[in-house]
Amino acid sequence: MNAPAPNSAQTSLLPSRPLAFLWFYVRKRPWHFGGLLLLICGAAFSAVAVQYGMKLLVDAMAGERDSADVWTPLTLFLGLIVLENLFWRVGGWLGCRCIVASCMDLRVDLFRHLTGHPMRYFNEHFAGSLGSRISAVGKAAEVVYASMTWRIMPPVVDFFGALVVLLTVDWRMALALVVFVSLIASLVTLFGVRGRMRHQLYAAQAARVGGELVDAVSNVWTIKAFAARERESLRLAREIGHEAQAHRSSWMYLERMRFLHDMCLAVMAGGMLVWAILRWRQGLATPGDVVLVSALTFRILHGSRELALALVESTQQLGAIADTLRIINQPHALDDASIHLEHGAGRIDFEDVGYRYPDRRQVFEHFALHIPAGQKVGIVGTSGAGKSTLISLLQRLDDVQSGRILIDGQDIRSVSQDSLRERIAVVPQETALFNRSIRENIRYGRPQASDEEVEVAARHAYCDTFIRELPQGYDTLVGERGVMLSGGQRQRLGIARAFLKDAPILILDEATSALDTHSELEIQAALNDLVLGRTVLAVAHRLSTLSGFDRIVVLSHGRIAEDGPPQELRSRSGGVFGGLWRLQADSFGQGGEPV
Ligand SMILES: Nc1ncnc2c1ncn2[C@@H]1O[C@H](COP(=O)(O)OP(=O)(O)OP(=O)(O)O)[C@@H](O)[C@H]1O
Repeated sequence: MNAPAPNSAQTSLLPSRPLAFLWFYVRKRPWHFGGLLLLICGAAFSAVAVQYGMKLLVDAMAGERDSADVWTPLTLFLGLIVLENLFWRVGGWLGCRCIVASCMDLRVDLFRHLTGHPMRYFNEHFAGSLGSRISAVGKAAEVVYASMTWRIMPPVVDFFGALVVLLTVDWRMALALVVFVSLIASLVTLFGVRGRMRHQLYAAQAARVGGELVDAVSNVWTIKAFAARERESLRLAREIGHEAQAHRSSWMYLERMRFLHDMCLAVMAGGMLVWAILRWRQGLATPGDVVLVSALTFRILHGSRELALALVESTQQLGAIADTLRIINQPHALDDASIHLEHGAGRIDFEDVGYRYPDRRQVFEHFALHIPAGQKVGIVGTSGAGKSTLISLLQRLDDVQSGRILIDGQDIRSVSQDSLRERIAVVPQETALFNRSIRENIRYGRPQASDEEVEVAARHAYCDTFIRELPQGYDTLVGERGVMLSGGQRQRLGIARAFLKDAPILILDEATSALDTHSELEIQAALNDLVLGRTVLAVAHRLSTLSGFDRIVVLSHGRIAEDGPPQELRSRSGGVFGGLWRLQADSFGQGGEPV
């Protein structure tokens, strides 16, 4: 009964090439970026005109001392300086607004895209470093936008402005400038393209070191427990050593380019100055022309160095952006439909399901399980039987490769992932908490819930008392991943979240394991309330927690070995569940009930 699965990979919405990616955000603010372009062009043209103003002033001063009008060129000169600065400042204000906003947007978009990947993506990648990669893209994008605006655009506009001005002095000088700048531009481009791999390698290695650091710091307990500080430092030193090598290679490449450019600048600017002076000696140029030619040539050739450096730096940053886009901006492996899961009572059907993890053996093959709405099912089985996989497939953390999973008759692949997960509450073995207040953590179950509803849920989950004893009560911060609370307290907050979410389907994934008896009793009482009126799938190793359930499903190697009410399975002679039950009861010395 295999329905055609909408399993094709979803195409990425963000452009995958770095320049196209940055352009995407420019197009989101066309007026801002358009205005910025105009202001920068205005400023650069004014800067060239300032040089022309200087020529007029020098020529006026070179004339007859008594009759020369120096005030008009001086006013023009000063006026142009004021205008240029005005353009730069307004450009700075506008650039600040649109560049910062674009870097904010692109990080949020990358985060949104990242969180749309299935869980297996996070297992396969250095999950800890993905967040810092997004921050790094924000910084790199800012460098590229700012370089384009203040270091690449102005010299280009300067060049065309200078060309026009030089044409008024001597067309051959203008031609010489074109030849010089083309030569330098070709050299820079050649260098830029050839150096790209070095910059990309450096970016990848820097991200790798970031990932290693995150991994090591988050495992600091293990490092201490195994007296491994020295080992870990050596390992990090090795990784940082590779990064330093890549960094040096990228940096030295830049230095070589700087040197080459300096040589070109000295020869070309010097040559132009000598040429202008020779023309002045022949009476073909005024002193003002000499000042103009030398000032413009130095400005353009010097600007071309800034341009060259900015281009190389931008190439480096584009390399870093490309590296992150390659990892994060992959198409989502799971389709997301726009249709919402219709509200129903919570019936679950696994139909002929086949599933395997990549490069691993088959976990489920032709697996079928039908759970009527409101039924409470305990899932039992040895380690590796497929219990966790079964519940992650129900939440669609990954897609089945054959067959289908239905909730209230709807294939979970045909509805939006959010609408599916809104209908399922999960209490996992270890409740993950954000380093936010207790109130916010509970409210995660239903963001629109009022403070009162949060507190009612907390009372149902037996956590209101301990919360009120904390220094800031419901406003107490819980520390990273909730480290400032005990395991049992975290678990009760997880249950409070599930109460608040009030979903028709409840998954309990070993929710009472790893707890002391007192905590377990309280949590069991909370769970007994929570399961009322819901369809429940509970994975449990402590079988006593399932004694009040309607049905037990025993999994073995991805197949159902036993299926029936707990009492019936307990009394079945030679049965797996009965055997496990007796084993647990004996190991706790109670004879009858395992605890
Ligand atoms: N992320 C993964 N990548 C590859 N294989 C996996 C992954 N998670 C689980 N497996 C494999 O799938 C099989 C079923 O694992 P699963 O975690 O579902 O078993 P389980 O019954 O929940 O075990 P346990 O009681 O120990 O948690 C095992 O063979 C396991 O090695």
